[in-house]
Amino acid sequence: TQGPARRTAELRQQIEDANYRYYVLDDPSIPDSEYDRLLRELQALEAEHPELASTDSPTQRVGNAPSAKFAEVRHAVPMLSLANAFSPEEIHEFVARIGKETGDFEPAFSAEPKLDGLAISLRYEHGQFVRGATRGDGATGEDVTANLRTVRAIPLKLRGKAPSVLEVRGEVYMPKAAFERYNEWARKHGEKTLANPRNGAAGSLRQLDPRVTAQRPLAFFAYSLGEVEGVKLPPTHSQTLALLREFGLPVSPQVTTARGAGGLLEYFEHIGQQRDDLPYDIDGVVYKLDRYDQQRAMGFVSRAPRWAIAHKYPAQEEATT
Ligand SMILES: Cc1ccc2cc(C(N)=O)cc(O)c2n1
Repeated sequence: TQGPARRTAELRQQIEDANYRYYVLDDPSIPDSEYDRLLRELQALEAEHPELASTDSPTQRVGNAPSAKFAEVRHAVPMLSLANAFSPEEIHEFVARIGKETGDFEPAFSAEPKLDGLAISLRYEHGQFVRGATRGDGATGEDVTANLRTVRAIPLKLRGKAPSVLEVRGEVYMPKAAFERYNEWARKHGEKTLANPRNGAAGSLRQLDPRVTAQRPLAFFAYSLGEVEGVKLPPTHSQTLALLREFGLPVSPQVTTARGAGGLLEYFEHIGQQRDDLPYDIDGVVYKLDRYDQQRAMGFVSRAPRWAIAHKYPAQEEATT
């Protein structure tokens, strides 16, 4: 048999690879039962050999010190809001404005579903997850690091050659099936049920005790960057999303590129048809001009970028649970 140090390193690698396969590649390598067995073996080994435990071990996701309140976090790069569009005409206007200012009348966009969850910012330093915060007012949010550590879709350390600083913005959400299962459990145990998945995600991240958050089935998709140091960014947003996947961050599998107003409206229809079958709630789709040089040419109005827009679906009547 091999020494405990080698065995813990091996178990950590297997567990992190299983998380990457499950959350990023959407292609699980081992069944949950095997995953749980590996985690239990690692927990036992670390209990026997405390000198081997480390904060980025998969066993260290659930802290046990509830905080009295959340510290404030100032976002070095403001978290942006999105202007909304509700009609095809507004999308034609959006693309026409871009054509006028960039000279590109069939520009390439990155398109993705707009998840109905909670916007958060993750900070990684030399590949280690060091801080997570809510969006707040876009300039200042709440430090919810301990709660975000319990979200298995959020890697505690990045894969491959990590930049010295990488801030990632994304949406924490509660998958529909997990929302139903949670309410089933809550009804059976006389706990309060959640009104909808968005409230489920927001409420779970606002828990002062991370052990409560750890019991909530949350997931995460990355969608943009904050502060970045020590990595050469590719020229387009879609290539940046591919880079985030390589770092081990989940990105929606529905993300694609589309050209011109026609391509955007086709995507809107395509996702609109799938909406009820998606495993998470969405309230629209988001289009972003793909090339960073064209984004810079367009700039911002107040805090909303002029190079992006959220195209919303009509509100769905809430199914009475
Ligand atoms: C810039 C920005 C701001 C909010 C966003 C929100 C979502 C979302 N809720 O999925 C996706 C995005 O790409 C976003 N992008």
